[in-house]
Amino acid sequence: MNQDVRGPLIGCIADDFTGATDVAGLMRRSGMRVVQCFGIPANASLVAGFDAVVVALKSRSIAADQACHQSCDAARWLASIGTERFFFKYCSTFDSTPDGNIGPVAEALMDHLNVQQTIFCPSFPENRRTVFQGHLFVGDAMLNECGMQHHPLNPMTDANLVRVLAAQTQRAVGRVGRPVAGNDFGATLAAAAPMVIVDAIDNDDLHAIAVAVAHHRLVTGGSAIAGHIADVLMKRRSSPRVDAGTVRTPADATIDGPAAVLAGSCSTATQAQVQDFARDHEHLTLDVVSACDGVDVLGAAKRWVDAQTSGRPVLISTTVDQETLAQIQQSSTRETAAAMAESMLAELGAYLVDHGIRRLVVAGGETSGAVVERLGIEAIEIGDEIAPGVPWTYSQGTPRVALALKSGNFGNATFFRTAIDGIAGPESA
Ligand SMILES: Nc1ncnc2c1ncn2[C@@H]1O[C@H](COP(=O)(O)OP(=O)(O)O)[C@@H](O)[C@H]1O
Ligand SMILES: O=C(O)[C@@H](O)C(=O)COP(=O)(O)O
Repeated sequence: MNQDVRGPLIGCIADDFTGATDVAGLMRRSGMRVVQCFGIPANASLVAGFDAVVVALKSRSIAADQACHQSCDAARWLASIGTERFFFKYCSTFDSTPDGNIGPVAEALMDHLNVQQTIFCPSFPENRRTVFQGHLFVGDAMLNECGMQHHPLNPMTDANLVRVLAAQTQRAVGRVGRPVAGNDFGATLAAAAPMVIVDAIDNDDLHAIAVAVAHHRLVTGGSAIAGHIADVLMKRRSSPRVDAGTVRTPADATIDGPAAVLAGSCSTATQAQVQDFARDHEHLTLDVVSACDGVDVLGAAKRWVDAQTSGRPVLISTTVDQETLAQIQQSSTRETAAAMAESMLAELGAYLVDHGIRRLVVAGGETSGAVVERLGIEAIEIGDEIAPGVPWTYSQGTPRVALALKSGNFGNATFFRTAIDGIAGPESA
């Protein structure tokens, strides 16, 4: 059956919430209308008429068997709404533990979708993530020397992706070099191992790879390759959709109103953004260790929110530098401290929305997951990008809020200002 007539052109399964908005934003550049659901929505009509449907999971740091189970459930649901091409989105810094979950989930999806081979393409040149000779670079640093070796949940200590993936999987892992003009990249791929790390250092590489794999039933990677595949699919699209009653126009509704920023990421970029915004905005740092020791940090934070009467955007963060993070993780366990930070920020997100905040910028993937779940938002429509990989999004249903869910390491130092100015006007200093 004609793909245009039935379901979406592509269905994505993303392993965290900001990664999902990243891939959704990149696909929207192609002109696709994109919706993102948090988990499988109870109400499938929320996704009717969209070109791309992204199911955001929180499966990056959970047990591998659960991640596989949730991802296959998402694939089953996407198939039930007519999806024929699937994309598994993980982090452009290949965030995983020695046990997974990138490898196990990819294998589970290959089995589920009856696919013999798939590529792994995390490269995102616009955000300075490139893969060369199977090694992942962030800017000019190897993955294990770029700060990611200190990540609170998924420290990345090896830049050799063939080795990282092979440690997580049963199937053979291979590698192919960058596409070379005049060579048949599809044929090179077809001769490679079942799981193939693909070199890509610029958008031309990604375009050539996308042309070769756009028709594949399953592709895995970062958002950039998905954006290129979306381009190819839109250009190849043969006929307009016929379900005219449900066809969507690109998101043009913006939501205005008071804004706030919640930062739970400890990534280098977020540290700079917190510092920048705190220069001329009210800023509260939550003490995670005291909260773990039973102090009512949350109650005090709510009182702080109540005392803010200027109407200007405020910033609440748990963001700390690497040294402090290491100390915190010694005094409490890694998981306990992370869960405490996430739950306090999620609770405060709900408190802020209850008290009139309508635009919320959230920094950090796990943090965004906790906030969105606490707000009870089922789906968001993707709007304009603020920075590469970070679009404004608009909740469907209640509460009606604009959300910018930012991956920890995305955006320059003034990102929080840009995000808020982008909708509200002259907030920046
Ligand atoms: N002060 C802190 N102490 C310990 N853990 C923290 C602290 N602040 C944040 N965290 C945890 O660090 C993790 C950051 O992950 P995430 O929100 O995904 O950010 P990123 O996008 O940078 O990976 C979260 O689980 C968060 O709760
Ligand atoms: O691919 C990326 O870099 C992002 O989309 C992403 O997944 C980053 O992870 P978080 O920083 O944990 O949001």
